[in-house]
Amino acid sequence: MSKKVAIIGSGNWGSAIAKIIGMNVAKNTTVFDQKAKMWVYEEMIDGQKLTEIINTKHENVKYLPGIKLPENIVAVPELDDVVSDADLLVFVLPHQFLPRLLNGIKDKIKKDAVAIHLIKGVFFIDGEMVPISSRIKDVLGIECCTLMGANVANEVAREEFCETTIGYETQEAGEVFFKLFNTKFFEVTIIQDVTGPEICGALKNIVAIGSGFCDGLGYGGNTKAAIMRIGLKEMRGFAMMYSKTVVESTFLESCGVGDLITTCIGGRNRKCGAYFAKTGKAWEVIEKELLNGQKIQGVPCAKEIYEILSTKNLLAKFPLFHTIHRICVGELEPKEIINYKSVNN
Ligand SMILES: NC(=O)C1=CN([C@@H]2O[C@H](COP(=O)(O)OP(=O)(O)OC[C@H]3O[C@@H](n4cnc5c(N)ncnc54)[C@H](O)[C@@H]3O)[C@@H](O)[C@H]2O)C=CC1
Ligand SMILES: O=C(CO)COP(=O)(O)O
Repeated sequence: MSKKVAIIGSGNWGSAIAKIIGMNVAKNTTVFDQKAKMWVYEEMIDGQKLTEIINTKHENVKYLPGIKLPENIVAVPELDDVVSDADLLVFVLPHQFLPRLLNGIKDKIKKDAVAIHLIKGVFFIDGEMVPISSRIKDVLGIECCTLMGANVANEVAREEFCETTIGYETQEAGEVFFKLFNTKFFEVTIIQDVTGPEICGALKNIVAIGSGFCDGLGYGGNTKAAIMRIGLKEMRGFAMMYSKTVVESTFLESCGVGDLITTCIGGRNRKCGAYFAKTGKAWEVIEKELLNGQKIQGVPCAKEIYEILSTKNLLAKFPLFHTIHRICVGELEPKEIINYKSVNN
């Protein structure tokens, strides 16, 4: 029986990954149902429903303009219709919208469904960090893998060569998701580590904000390289501290150093960090002015990580994360990023 795929999210990355899924399910109808539904948080664009535009123009004119989506990707505004018969659930939406959505579908999904999430963030619940996969497993009671990597959506959508990492719990799930996502230009590596990739994917957004500060202040490559290196060290330290299942090699995969590099060179967090350093504008204003409805994930993640570390009295072990958060909330000037070792003492 071919597997039905549900894509839960249709933003910049959601739409780009939908393109890959549409291409792959059409080529592999023995494994997958050749139509994939994509849940769209409905909105009006110039008086027309976004779902209608996507289903007629086959383009997400707001979140991925200029990219044709395969015609077997069907935009659906009703979430229950998307998930109720799905065998594979692909979660790809800004992390702040996930909790409410999960509660809404927990009694609507197939109990033998398997999930994968592409969401770069973490939750801070009852004084503990909760990775996205754990949240999905806890609420839905199903296995959850992750896909994390050096994947700036617009470049992926243009089919520019890149790599990505799928972290799996069971080999079977890893292999199915390899078939769903792997293409010549989107080269998938599967590893048996979910926590490591998803923590890297979340934390690299904090470092990207910091690398944006460097750009906004006109610092050169050496300074930015230092911030990236220290950021990678703190990403590794946090992941290894949080979970014994994280393996060293994870940080050398696309989900680790690869994602950090691409995000600190060409990501949205970097771009917004640079604008913040230059203008000092509020993050909501920056998001509106630069991202046209897309969401900055590094600023809320910096806050969540700060809360986790301060609760556990571990801030001193992660001075760069601490400094970037304090700059984000206006306690420090952006130029203090190079004084991260001393500025919090
Ligand atoms: N854009 C990129 O280049 C990449 C993004 N990611 C990650 O993928 C995840 C999803 O990001 P994107 O698809 O880029 O989203 P996005 O940043 O384009 O956010 C816009 C999306 O949020 C939805 N939205 C707005 N308000 C909502 C609400 N109240 N409830 C539910 N949905 C709402 C919009 O409908 C739209 O689909 C994030 O965690 C991001 O960090 C990962 C790799 C690349
Ligand atoms: O995760 C990404 C690249 O892998 C995209 O990062 P931004 O959200 O900073 O654009």
